[in-house]
Amino acid sequence: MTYMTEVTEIVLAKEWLVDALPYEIFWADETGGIIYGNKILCERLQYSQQELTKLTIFDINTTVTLQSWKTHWENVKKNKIENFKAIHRNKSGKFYEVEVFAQFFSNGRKEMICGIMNDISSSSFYKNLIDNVETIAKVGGWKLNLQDGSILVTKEALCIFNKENNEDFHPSKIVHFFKDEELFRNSIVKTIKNAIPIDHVFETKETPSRYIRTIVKPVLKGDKIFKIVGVYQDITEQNKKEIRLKFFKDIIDNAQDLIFIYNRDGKLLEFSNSVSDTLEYSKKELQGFTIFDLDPGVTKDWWETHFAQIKLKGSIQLEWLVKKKGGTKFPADIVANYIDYEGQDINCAVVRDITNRKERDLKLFQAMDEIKALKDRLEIENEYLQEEINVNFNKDNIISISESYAKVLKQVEQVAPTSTTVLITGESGTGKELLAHAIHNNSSRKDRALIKINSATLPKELIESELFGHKKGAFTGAVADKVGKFSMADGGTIFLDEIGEMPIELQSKLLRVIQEGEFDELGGTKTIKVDVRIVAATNRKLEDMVAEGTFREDLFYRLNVFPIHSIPLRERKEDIPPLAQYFLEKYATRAGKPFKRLSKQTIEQLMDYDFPGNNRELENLIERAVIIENGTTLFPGSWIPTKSKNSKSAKLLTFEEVQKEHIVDVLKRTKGKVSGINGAAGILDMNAKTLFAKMKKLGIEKETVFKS
Ligand SMILES: Nc1ncnc2c1ncn2[C@@H]1O[C@H](COP(=O)(O)OP(=O)(O)OP(=O)(O)O)[C@@H](O)[C@H]1O
Repeated sequence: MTYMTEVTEIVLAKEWLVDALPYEIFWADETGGIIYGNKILCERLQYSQQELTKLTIFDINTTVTLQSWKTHWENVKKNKIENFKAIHRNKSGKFYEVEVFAQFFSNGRKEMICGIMNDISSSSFYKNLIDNVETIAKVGGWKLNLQDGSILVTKEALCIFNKENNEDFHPSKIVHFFKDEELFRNSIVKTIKNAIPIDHVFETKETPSRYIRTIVKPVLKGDKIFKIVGVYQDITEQNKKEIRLKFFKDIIDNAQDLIFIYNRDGKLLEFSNSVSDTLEYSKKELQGFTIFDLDPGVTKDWWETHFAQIKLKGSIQLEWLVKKKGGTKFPADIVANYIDYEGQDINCAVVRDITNRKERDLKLFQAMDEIKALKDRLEIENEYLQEEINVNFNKDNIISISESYAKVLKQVEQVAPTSTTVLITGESGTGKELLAHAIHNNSSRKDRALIKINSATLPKELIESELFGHKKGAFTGAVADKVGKFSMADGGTIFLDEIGEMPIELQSKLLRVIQEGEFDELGGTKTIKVDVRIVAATNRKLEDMVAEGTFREDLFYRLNVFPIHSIPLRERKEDIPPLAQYFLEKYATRAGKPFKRLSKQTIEQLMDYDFPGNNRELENLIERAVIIENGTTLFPGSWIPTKSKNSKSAKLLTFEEVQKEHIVDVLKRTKGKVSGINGAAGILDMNAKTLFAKMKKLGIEKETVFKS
């Protein structure tokens, strides 16, 4: 090989070497002109070698000025080598980052700078990317070499703990950041000694504290741990969210209500603990369940409509019978809420067991019915007592000075404190009811009601229901429950006025109450027990009725345990003046008139009268007189009855006696004239002959008539 060939070979070999190196290489002179660029540089800059040698450094690095190049030249010349980063621009105008090693060359004739460039844009891109990702994720990495104790730490890792030096990042120093130092220390020791990795969230000591997820792994060579790598991640935000989520999940789980989360297809996505507890399914069974598995009563169509409704309205409420695994059902209130969760239709159903409420409602309704029945009863009693109050009875209102009547009052006094049944007999108006009140008022029952029932004034068919009460619908017209008088009188006294008028069919029932103290309500199902004292009254002769078969004998004896006979007024005429005075004062006060006394004539005339209507008749007379008359003394007037007119009516007359009396009356008016004009026969609308015959038959003699 010749010298020249050898030289050429060396040059070629050098060129080949320059091109073969994985770096961009160029030579530039003092003016910045590019003398040579290798193949990689040409490719990177997208110029041919020819084009490149026509360019200057200013074309490929636009930040370089004449002045800066000059300074740079001097520096490289002085230092022989310089290392820096620069930005190059290729033919298409795209920039990229390079790391440049600039070296000064001189062969005595020519001075040059050789630049060797390493394209670092891609490596710095990944580094940047990692840095950014670390910052975004708040994750920092570190590596501890167990051999020499050196530690490598990423920027973000330093940031998380607010440190600047890697040395401060050693686990032995970082440990002081955490609340649970001991756990951290122990965990690290276990990783180093036993290769046990850590993945734990540690809370920092700061206020407010942060949560740092700490992952540490051993790096092994064979079975030797030579370094540990770790990651710290600030998960305070997530943790807060998780804690909040857990908090809500805990609330849901511990809710008494059953909470179901369904998707549109009816799939059960989530459920509270109460669902499995109440419905008696295991949690495992419920996974993958649909609404249709849970409740076969729900059809696809129903579910679709239901879902459409909640979507429209936001939420709807419904009552439902919820089925348990075993098949039993319970009533529930359901509030189904629509939720749009990340574009998915969700039905969040809150189900509340209302069994207790339903039972309570039922009890409440029953209680309300009872209260209503009691209220009705009280109203009836009240109404009744109000009427009674208006009557204003009092034993002191019994006016009498007669000795015979004193015996009657004595009997009242004797029997009153007992619970003995009393039968008061006597003509109408003699004061039987007054005596009944006196008996009640002088008994231990006086604080309870005295209930009166008059069989004579009630239609026969109503007496039973009045006495014993009835249930709604017991008979036509029984539109509501009615409390009977016996129930009202419980603990008190019942006054059975006109007992002789009691229908025979009812007498046995009455006997039962008297004997057993119990009776059956009409249409009712239960027997009612009462404690009632019975006072009966009658103006009829019950013995005769027993004989006739219209009054039960056993009832008669039951009632007649303690008979009291109320004496007619005509048999105790001495009572007329005090009674008349009493009534005068009573009605004068009521009418606002100044009557103080009765005149002597008035008293005489009243005493002369028989009072077939007894005390009541006297009372009515005086009441009328007070209305008609004026003054302070009541004189006789048109109101006063005459003996002739009324005296005979004291006793009941036979038909013949009435006829006789009437004929005599008429004859008196015609002054004994029987026939002809203004004669008695004409007035009586009879034939004169017939009248004469009648008079004869009745024993009416004209002389007798005129004598009286
Ligand atoms: N001794 C008396 N003192 C005052 N008032 C009397 C007396 N007796 C009766 N009266 C009055 O006479 C009226 C009739 O009395 P009461 O109603 O008690 O009679 P009775 O015998 O029960 O009548 P009946 O059989 O028609 O029911 C009542 O207004 C009552 O106040």
